[in-house]
Amino acid sequence: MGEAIVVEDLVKKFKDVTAVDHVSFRVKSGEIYGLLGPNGAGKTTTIHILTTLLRPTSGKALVAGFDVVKQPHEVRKHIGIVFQDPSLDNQLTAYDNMYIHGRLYGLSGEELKRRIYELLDFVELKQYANKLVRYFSGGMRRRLEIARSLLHEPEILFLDEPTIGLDPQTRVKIWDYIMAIKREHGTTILLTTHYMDEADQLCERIAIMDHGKIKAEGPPEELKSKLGGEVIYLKLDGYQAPAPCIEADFVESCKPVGRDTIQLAVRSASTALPRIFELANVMGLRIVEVTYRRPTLNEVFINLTGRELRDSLEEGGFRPPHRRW
Ligand SMILES: Nc1ncnc2c1ncn2[C@@H]1O[C@H](COP(=O)(O)OP(=O)(O)OP(=O)(O)O)[C@@H](O)[C@H]1O
Repeated sequence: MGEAIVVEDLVKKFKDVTAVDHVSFRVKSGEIYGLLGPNGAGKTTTIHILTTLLRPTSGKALVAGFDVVKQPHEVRKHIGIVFQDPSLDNQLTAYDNMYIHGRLYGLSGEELKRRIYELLDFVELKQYANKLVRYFSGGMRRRLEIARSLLHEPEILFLDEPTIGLDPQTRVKIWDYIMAIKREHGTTILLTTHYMDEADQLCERIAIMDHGKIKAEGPPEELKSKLGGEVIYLKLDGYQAPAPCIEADFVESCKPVGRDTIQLAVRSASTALPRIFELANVMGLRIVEVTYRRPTLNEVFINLTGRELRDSLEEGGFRPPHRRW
């Protein structure tokens, strides 16, 4: 299987901010690959470099075999993009939004008309073809943008936060379309997301990004299983730095989380807990709360960064003005 995207040691600096910090990854043809991380992790900047909207400070990226800096026109012919911010013309109908995009890509006549209706049908918007986009809900707009991005049958599709701001039902529908695009057309899909469930459900492999760096990469199941069978959280009373860690042969990893909690990865929580209580007792730790569960990608993120992905979302980041091409 060939490689659709090759990223090697990519760096993007904005004055004193390093948005993308020596990032390398490879996406196989026909794969759904996700960049998962909180706001400001560098996901959008990476996608903007790969779609030729931004020039990297250093490093190299090939998309469909073409260099994003030296061959931007070739790259653009082979890709489709759905941006995080809507880029539809509200004053036009769904059909006309598609039509203009198709003309820009050199499609015309009956062929263009057939593709437009086929794709509107695919995203279940055929009956709204002649309605003005300004009356569309957020979910309908996103579906239309996905349909539009597929008009010229791109080999590689870039989706920047494809379900951001959508209700749970619409999100699941968008996931179905994304899986169908891969299944029916063999399209390679690179998406960014800060939703763990999205990365988990959709992506065959993910890269976890934080502060411009890739912290871990692999299939979601593999990343979770590296943590062991279950993770235990112990909330401690009177916790003082340095964080106390419980070390034993049955503890696969032990990390502080936030101000007063430690996270332990174990094979089985029910067999480990009595022994953990004994060890905590010997160490003089007072446990005030215990929770445990099977690892999710949130646990993987905590293990890598010591913070919750959810909390990290609050940190926010500078959002550059919306750009089109
Ligand atoms: N044009 C710019 N000028 C200055 N700083 C920028 C610019 N674009 C991005 N940044 C900074 O680069 C870092 C990465 O931002 P980026 O938008 O790539 O993150 P992200 O993971 O995609 O998050 P989000 O989903 O919120 O866009 C942030 O610190 C951001 O403030």
